[in-house]
Amino acid sequence: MQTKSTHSFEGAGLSCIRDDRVLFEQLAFELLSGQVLLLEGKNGSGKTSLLRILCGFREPDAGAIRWCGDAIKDSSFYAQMAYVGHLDGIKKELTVLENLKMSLALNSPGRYSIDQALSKVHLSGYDDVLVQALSAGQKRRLSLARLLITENVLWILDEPFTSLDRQGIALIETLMIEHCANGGMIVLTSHHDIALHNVDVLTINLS
Ligand SMILES: Nc1ncnc2c1ncn2[C@@H]1O[C@H](COP(=O)(O)OP(=O)(O)OP(=O)(O)O)[C@@H](O)[C@H]1O
Repeated sequence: MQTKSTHSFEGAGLSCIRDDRVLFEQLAFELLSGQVLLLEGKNGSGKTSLLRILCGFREPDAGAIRWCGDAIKDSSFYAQMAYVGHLDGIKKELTVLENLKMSLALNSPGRYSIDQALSKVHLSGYDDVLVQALSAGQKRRLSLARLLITENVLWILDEPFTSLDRQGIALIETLMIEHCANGGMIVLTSHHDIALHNVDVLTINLS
């Protein structure tokens, strides 16, 4: 597959210990533009812990993470990474539009306008609705709309399909395929099978 930019995201010798319990050790991967890294494993195996380490939110107990060859803290990693975790990261007391405008104010503009992103995630017409009035699936789709309106290369997604119906899952898969085709890369955890046609999906199983 032809990619439009060349970025690399690497982990080497990664270990994580929680309460004297080794969740994983000597873990390594190399992810390039256009690829997806899927983290699998049973409940409690350490998927979220690994994601938080990959985001730079937590230090690994051993090992190193590099963005385009540099340690993430010495690179453009934070400007080019977008994280969507369990808590959607959206403000319940603001409207849909206010939330997206806030994201845009904090980041460089991305591929889509707010209107285009709302249309993509099937939330057109919800601009003035308070987030607290949205369903769980709609909140999740709004959190993913933020990925579309801001500039980023690497999406790090913790269980992105949670609360989504079949149509919502297919929609997010389409957005992920499009992101990879445009030279993006994605790290995600998922308990669902994912269908990402023509995308190179690497897998780490922590079980
Ligand atoms: N802040 C913390 N302090 C101590 N232990 C923790 C902490 N967060 C997680 N753990 C432990 O680390 C282990 C892995 O947790 P983690 O959330 O990474 O697993 P997971 O694979 O994402 O699980 P799930 O599929 O249930 O979401 C668990 O045993 C958990 O109890």
